[in-house]
Amino acid sequence: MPVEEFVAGWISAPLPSGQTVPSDWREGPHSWHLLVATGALGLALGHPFDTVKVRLQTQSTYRGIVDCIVKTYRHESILGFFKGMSFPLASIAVVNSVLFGVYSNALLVLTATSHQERRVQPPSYTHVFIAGCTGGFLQAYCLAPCDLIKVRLQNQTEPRAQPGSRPPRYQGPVHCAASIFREEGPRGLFRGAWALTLRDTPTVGIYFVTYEWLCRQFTPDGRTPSSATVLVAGGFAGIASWVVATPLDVIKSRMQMDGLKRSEYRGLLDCMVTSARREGLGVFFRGLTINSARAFPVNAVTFLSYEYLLRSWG
Ligand SMILES: CN(C)C(=N)NCCC[C@H](N)C(=O)O
Repeated sequence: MPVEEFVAGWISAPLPSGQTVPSDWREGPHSWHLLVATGALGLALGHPFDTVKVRLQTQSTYRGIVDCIVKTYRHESILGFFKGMSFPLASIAVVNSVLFGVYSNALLVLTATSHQERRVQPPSYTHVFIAGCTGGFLQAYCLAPCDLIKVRLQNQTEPRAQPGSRPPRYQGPVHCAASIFREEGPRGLFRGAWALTLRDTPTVGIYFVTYEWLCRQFTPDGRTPSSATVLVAGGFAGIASWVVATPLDVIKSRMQMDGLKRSEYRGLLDCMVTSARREGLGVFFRGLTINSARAFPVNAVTFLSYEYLLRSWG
């Protein structure tokens, strides 16, 4: 089982938009440090968009993106946008590693071709979709506990602890994990995992099919896609997959917040029906715009660094 795909996924955690990868694909080993080091920075640049998205999906106090940004900045300063970032920062490399590693190795099982061979023997879109769904399903369980803690911390709208002010419920990611474990049991750490798995399994299939289809549209047969093609294909793959994922993303976030007080929903289906009945079908596309703005650069450079690393290893 080729492990380079897992390592490439690990390192290719989002780079900051505008990060230029060295023109020569075969830079020396120092480029690894560059990619790993900027991976965290990339996630940090995308996190404020994610925080606004999560708040729009789970809190009805905001009238829209601008209102959420203004209220968050006024009440919590710029730091409010970075709440809940530490666990995703620590886990994104593992999650991406599972995602890209399982995807590539599932394709190897389905088509008996390596990453390099697939440029001259492109796999069918059916095989790409199946391999993507496999990666999406397996990475969801790595993602679930960290995503739950992220969403719980992002939804704490109290300003930084000041003398005399009521402290927020969770003092940080570790305290949040311990509180959930104590108050909701070990299974509490997987609250919303079903919705997350249903969200990610088909949409990661769409993610990779979109990427492959766009790369093939703009690359002559048998050639490897240019950096520009990889960036554009990766960016639109991110947008296309998140457009389809958003309805279940809203339900996932609401299910994750549901354990805080008395449980409002009797399950995933009840959450969908109750949300639609109270707020209309538009509720299922809350956060789509800002998430698409985030998804393009994050996934453009994720694919660029992934392809770059695999080519570096020839
Ligand atoms: C629509 N979904 C769930 C996906 N496309 N998942 C694959 C990777 C997403 C990427 N880490 C991001 O944060 O956009």
